[in-house]
Amino acid sequence: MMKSMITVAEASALMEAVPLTKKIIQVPIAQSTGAILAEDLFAKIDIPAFNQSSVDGYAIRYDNQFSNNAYKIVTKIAAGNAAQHSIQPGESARIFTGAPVPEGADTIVMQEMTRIENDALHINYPQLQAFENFRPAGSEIKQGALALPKGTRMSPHTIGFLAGLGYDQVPVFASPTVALIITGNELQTPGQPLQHGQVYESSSYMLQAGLQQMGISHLQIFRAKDTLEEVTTQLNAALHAADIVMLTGGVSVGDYDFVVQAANNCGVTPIFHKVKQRPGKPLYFGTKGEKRVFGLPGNPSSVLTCFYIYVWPFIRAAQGQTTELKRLQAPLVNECNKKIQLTQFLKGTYIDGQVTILTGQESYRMASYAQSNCLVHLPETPNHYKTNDIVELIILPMYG
Ligand SMILES: Nc1nc2c(c(=O)[nH]1)N[C@H]1C(S)=C(S)[C@@H](COP(=O)(O)OP(=O)(O)OC[C@H]3O[C@@H](n4cnc5c(N)ncnc54)[C@H](O)[C@@H]3O)O[C@H]1N2
Ligand code: MOO
Repeated sequence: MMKSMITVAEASALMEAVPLTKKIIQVPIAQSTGAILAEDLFAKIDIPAFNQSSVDGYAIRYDNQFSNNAYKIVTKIAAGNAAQHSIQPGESARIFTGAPVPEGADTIVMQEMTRIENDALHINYPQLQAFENFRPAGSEIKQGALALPKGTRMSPHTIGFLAGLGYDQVPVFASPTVALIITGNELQTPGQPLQHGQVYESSSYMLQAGLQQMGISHLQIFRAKDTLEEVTTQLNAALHAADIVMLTGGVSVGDYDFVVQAANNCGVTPIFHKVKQRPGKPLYFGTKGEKRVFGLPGNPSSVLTCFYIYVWPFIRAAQGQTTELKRLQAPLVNECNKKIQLTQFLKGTYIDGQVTILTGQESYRMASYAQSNCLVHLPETPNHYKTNDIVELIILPMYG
């Protein structure tokens, strides 16, 4: 049965109880940044794959050092040289950085420490140690060893490591597909002239940007006027198109709010409608088979806060991450008299270890959101918060 006026914790738990099934896909390694490895990955080869010189110089056998201070130079080996070379005692090979060390050699002397006389190599470096400038095969990682465990977040450095092991693709948890339905008769596209009574449609841009921060750049956007027929038609189409459908607006109790009814028409099972919170009290959540439907209350601040608090962790879980946005405790700079019996998420700024609650908290206001870097999370119970009282903050993704 659909629940109503539940707590934030209950709403989060009801969503967590119906996670999306995690899917594993192979992606080209260069496009894997931010994704989570879905399997343990093992070294396909030794790194280095051969004994390698780390400098430009001469390869010798250390045992022979100075016993014969005029080494015959028998060959020249550049990086990428495929031929197998070897040297005998008393011989040396001209060698370059990254090149394979010849059989019989174990030490490379930098060319700055040498001189050539009568075509022979002389070493001016009594401190030379055995194995100097010599990178043994497999010294970084041996073939078959664990390179990176399942759960690793892909980044430029993990990509560099795995590409060096020969991986061109990696198995990662797929991001869910997402569709948006923007509802509202009053909405006008930014860039177009605004008639009396119209507002610029901002939520689709905001949500696209938020999803992009989660690595989701492709989403389908549907638009619906405030009629039951249109919202139902668009919701049916969106449910076919994506794993997650987010609707904005039309989720409250007015004569033109059709989201809950349209969801029923489309066979969506309602899980809850209305949460004891501000902003975002009319939040709706439902399921249809493997699909999940979020009805985000239309005021732009409510849309964005519900996205961060509910949709963000839900998508992160499907992507193989359990991370909510980062939370921490900090002292308040300003007082706050919280009178309402609702959880509040207030736009704030967290600077130098202290948090300020910004003015302009109503859910139609975006100017304060535009200045904020965190949300201050005040629990349901009314309270008079004084300066220096410790409160919980939720750091917004750009700043986390
Ligand atoms: N009688 C009651 N009225 C309202 C209640 C209530 O409990 N009882 N709750 C209020 C709360 S809280 C919210 S939040 C809103 C949510 O209403 P809806 O989800 O039905 O949203 P709309 O009415 O469609 O829009 C609200 C507001 O936001 C503007 N909007 C909508 N979409 C966009 C968009 N894409 N870009 C920019 N602005 C948008 C819209 O023009 C409205 O001004 O209900 C309260 N009412
Ligand atoms: O959820 Mo409403 O956001 O408080 O205006």
